[in-house]
Amino acid sequence: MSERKEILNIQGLSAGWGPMRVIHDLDLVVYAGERIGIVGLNGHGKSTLFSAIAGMTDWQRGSIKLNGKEVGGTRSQGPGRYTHLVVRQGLALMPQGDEIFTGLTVEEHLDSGAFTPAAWRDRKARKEKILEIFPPLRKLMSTPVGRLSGGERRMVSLGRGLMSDASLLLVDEPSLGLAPKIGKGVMKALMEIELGNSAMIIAEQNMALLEGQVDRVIGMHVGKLKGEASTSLAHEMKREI
Ligand SMILES: Nc1ncnc2c1ncn2[C@@H]1O[C@H](COP(=O)(O)OP(=O)(O)OP(=O)(O)O)[C@@H](O)[C@H]1O
Repeated sequence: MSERKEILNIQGLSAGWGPMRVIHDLDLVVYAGERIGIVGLNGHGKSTLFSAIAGMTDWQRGSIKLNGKEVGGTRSQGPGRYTHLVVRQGLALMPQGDEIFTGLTVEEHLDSGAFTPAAWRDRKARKEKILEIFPPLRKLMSTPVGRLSGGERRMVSLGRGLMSDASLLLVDEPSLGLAPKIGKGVMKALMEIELGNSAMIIAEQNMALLEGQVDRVIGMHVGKLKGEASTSLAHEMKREI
């Protein structure tokens, strides 16, 4: 049997903002083809973990290997200084909320995500794939994103992340602020994406949205990963509580 390819390997990661330590000595390994949920309450460090992987925290120490290359190490030289290198190594971060440019149309937005030469050459086919994942965007391609509903904006924001040829997709609370039905629809679309040789980590506060959908659910509590379960086991555990 061939070995599973390691996309992300984090060992002994601590990271934080200013003097505050948010992530505490955290280990995590993610393999190609895996879809992982990180569940934790507000303020327990899910977004900070994503920022640390992207090299955007104020400081960090420990090892973060992305596709076998060290992108972590001790960093105190300023957040974002190495982020372009992490992105080049295969990261796409889809941040919490809608970090979008209200003046651009939906199509311009999607194009902006195809920033590598390979993704740009392939952008037509990539856009078609995204329209299959998020069909409501098809008739909105020429509409400025400032005019879209919250759910549509979220689709644009996630779609832009999917336009790059990233191998690690970090999706931060994709359902946040959306009506429950719309949030569930967005989540369903994320579950249906063919990962191939890439991997996806979804941070969520709402366990119910991940249950039975992802390969593993990991709990996050005060900056540490606590317990790990296949989603069926997580379901059993929840029933017993
Ligand atoms: N950019 C930042 N600058 C300074 N402090 C931050 C920043 N981002 C997060 N924090 C702080 O780090 C701690 C962990 O927050 P974080 O956003 O990582 O948690 P979370 O689990 O993602 O919660 P949420 O669901 O609210 O995003 C909090 O005390 C928060 O105030």
